[in-house]
Amino acid sequence: MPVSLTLDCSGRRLRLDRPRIMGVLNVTPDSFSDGGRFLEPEAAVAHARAMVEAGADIIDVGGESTRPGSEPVPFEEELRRVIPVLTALRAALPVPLSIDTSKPEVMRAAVAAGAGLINDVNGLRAPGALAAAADSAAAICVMHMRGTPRSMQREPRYDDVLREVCGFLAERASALRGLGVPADRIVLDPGFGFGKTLEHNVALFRGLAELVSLGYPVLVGVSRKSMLGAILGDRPVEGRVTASAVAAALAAGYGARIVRVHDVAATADALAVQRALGRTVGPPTT
Ligand SMILES: Nc1nc2ncc(COP(=O)(O)OP(=O)(O)O)nc2c(=O)[nH]1
Repeated sequence: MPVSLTLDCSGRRLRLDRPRIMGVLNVTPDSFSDGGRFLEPEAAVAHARAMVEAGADIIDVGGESTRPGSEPVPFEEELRRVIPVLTALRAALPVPLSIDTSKPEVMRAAVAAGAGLINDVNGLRAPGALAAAADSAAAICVMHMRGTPRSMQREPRYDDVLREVCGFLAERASALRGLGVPADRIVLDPGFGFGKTLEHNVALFRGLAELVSLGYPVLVGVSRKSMLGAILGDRPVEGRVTASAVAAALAAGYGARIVRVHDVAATADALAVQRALGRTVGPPTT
């Protein structure tokens, strides 16, 4: 099935004729790489504006860290963090907004506050999440995670990680389509670092073309993650900017249509070079 040329974000259409940049805006005290920096709405809006000016095509607002070992945040607290920021961003910025949440209550409130994309790292597995996403007009990014953030990195095992992740995502896409969600609202994400060893992450990354072949836009989020630190010989988070930009360009070369990143300017440069010099991936055909 050909990949859709645009993503319908609650009526606002994001063109996918070239790889797009999703800028990460964590309004949390404890995100693994930027926790606490953008908790106040004013700081969050300023950072989002800077990311858009640097080339971000969509801003992903998250109110709950999903780093390995993290504890869930009550939905009331998550709402308190994200709704004021979404409301301010909707008034201030011209780009679609994404809500990074697994809770149906937060999905519904965030879409009402202006989010045009629901980004669920839990693959819509929470009770009510599939219905909440399908009932909205928002685009939906479904991500694969093995287990929960609290325990997912404790010896994750697969018989064939690529086949199992693609199978899960294909089933989720089919479930959404069965509820009447059109293809141009669905994005798939293999979930790098979410219940995967370095070897699993490498196999998934090198196998991205197989996920792309399912026919839905693929989102890749490896920005600043420990897999990059491991490749660089246990490099700390602050030293992973170049690696994150390179990985974004490589993902685009495998056919990813959205890259979720913290360092937007570096990524924009890397994607520009990839477009100019990299192997061209067949353009979307619809
Ligand atoms: N679709 C998608 N969403 C994601 N949300 C959070 C993180 C984790 O990164 P970050 O938000 O920077 O950290 P934390 O979860 O600690 O806030 N990674 C992904 C990802 O790979 N794909």
